[in-house]
Amino acid sequence: MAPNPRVTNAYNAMRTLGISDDELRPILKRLLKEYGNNWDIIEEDNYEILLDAYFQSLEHKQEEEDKGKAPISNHEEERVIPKLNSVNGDDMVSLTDNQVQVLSIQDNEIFPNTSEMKMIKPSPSLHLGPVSSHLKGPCHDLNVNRRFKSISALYQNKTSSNRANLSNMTQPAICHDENNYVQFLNDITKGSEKVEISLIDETRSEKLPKFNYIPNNIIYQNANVNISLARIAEEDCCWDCSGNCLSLEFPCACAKETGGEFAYTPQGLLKKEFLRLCMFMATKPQENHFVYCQECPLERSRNEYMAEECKGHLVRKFIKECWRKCGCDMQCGNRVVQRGISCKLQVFFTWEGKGWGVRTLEDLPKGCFVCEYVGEILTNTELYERVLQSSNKDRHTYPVTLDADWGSEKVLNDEEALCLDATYNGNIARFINHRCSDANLIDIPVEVEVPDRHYYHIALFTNRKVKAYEELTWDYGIDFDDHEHPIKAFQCCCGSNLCRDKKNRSGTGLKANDKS
Ligand SMILES: C[S@@+](CC[C@H](N)C(=O)[O-])C[C@H]1O[C@@H](n2cnc3c(N)ncnc32)[C@H](O)[C@@H]1O
Repeated sequence: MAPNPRVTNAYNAMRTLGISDDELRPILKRLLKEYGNNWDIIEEDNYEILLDAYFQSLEHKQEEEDKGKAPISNHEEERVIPKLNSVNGDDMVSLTDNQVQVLSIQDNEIFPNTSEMKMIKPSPSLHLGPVSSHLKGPCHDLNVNRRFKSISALYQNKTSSNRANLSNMTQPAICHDENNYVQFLNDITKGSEKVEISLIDETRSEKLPKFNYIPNNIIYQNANVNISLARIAEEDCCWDCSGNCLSLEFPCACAKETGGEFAYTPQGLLKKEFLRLCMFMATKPQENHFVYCQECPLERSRNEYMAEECKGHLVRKFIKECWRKCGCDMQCGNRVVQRGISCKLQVFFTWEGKGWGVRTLEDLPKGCFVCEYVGEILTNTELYERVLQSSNKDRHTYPVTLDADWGSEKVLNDEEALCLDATYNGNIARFINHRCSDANLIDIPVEVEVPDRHYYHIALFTNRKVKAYEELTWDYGIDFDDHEHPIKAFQCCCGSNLCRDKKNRSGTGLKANDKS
């Protein structure tokens, strides 16, 4: 008889949290009996009842032992308790290898509310996941149980707004041996964002990424970003508005850029039509969606003396948010990107050879703002020099060229031809991996402080519904056939049927969806 898929799903979900089948079986049996085989109750809130019963059994066992009674030797009462070693990361903004040191646990340590880095080392006898046999951990400390529970809570993300179904989780179960550590950071942003962003490495032993977390773009040196109120004309802002511009009968001046309608819905999502247009322009750019510079700054930065002809720049749809000269308040519905990240995100180490990646810990609707691509603002010449000087050892984040309006200028000075590089200084977006053509995020330029198109923000929005625990990806727009590009393209392992990297195309029988 085929196994009941609901049983399989429950086992899979618990394995991902490191709970073995043997531990789970008696608990699940008991609950099914208690609830008259009502699976809906057991599956509710990501198996909350099941998890609670599991942790209760651990605590019960602890109490029994504390009382000096012999442990009850049935399967339900025996347990697996991970032995934890904490690692102190004093300066979490800069994450470097030499900050990693393994310390012993203090009983009064509180795990989830600190910004520390934790290394979770399973006990030598601990095996997590499907290969697990039934084993007793040597450490029966309740604090340890609580910490383990915290990790599970993080995975499970038990909030009323999150009804993520763990049965949809696709990542492999956690499996460790004696020398294997699960690295865990509570908050890579070190409190600089409204939300905490955790980092977890369920694979073996990746070193922590070396970078400095910055929540907003920062000028590296020569970039000319001219932020001044005087440059914003009165007719380009809504100085006479108040409260929320989205509740006005007629959209204010700030909707001019998007054709007289705001780009956002009252729920803070991108309007379907606007998103559809952006996606269309990104995936099927027609010839008339390109502009060509007379003297292209990008080509000039590559070869100052014999610059090649401009290859063309995509004309993009912009969002213009209300800005500081406007009379509305910060909660105005036309201020989404500038309010910052509000989704629950996590950095994790991917299993497919892409390095670190980002996943959402909650279901995200279509058109939802995820994060901005934040980095150092460099001139293209500075970037070019930086790339030439950098060693190949660094896993370079892919720099973003801010070239929205180059073609409309006669000659753009070097200090106005800008790009963003998040390799050394960046935010969560620096961990988002590339996926050819069918990525779940789209990048949209957003004007926030300045009316010109040399400097603007790059905001990443979902282009479809995204399930909790799905990896977030965006299409960097790499031309894998451009061997002249100053940044050598990586070998793409995006896994998409539409992968444009020729090396991965053979055998699939599918043609890459060429962007040009
Ligand atoms: C913006 S970073 C993304 C974060 C990166 N994975 C890390 O570990 O820091 C871009 C780099 O990630 C890797 N990467 C991103 N997408 C990839 C893909 N589809 N296939 C292979 N490597 C990828 C490449 O090394 C690339 O230079």
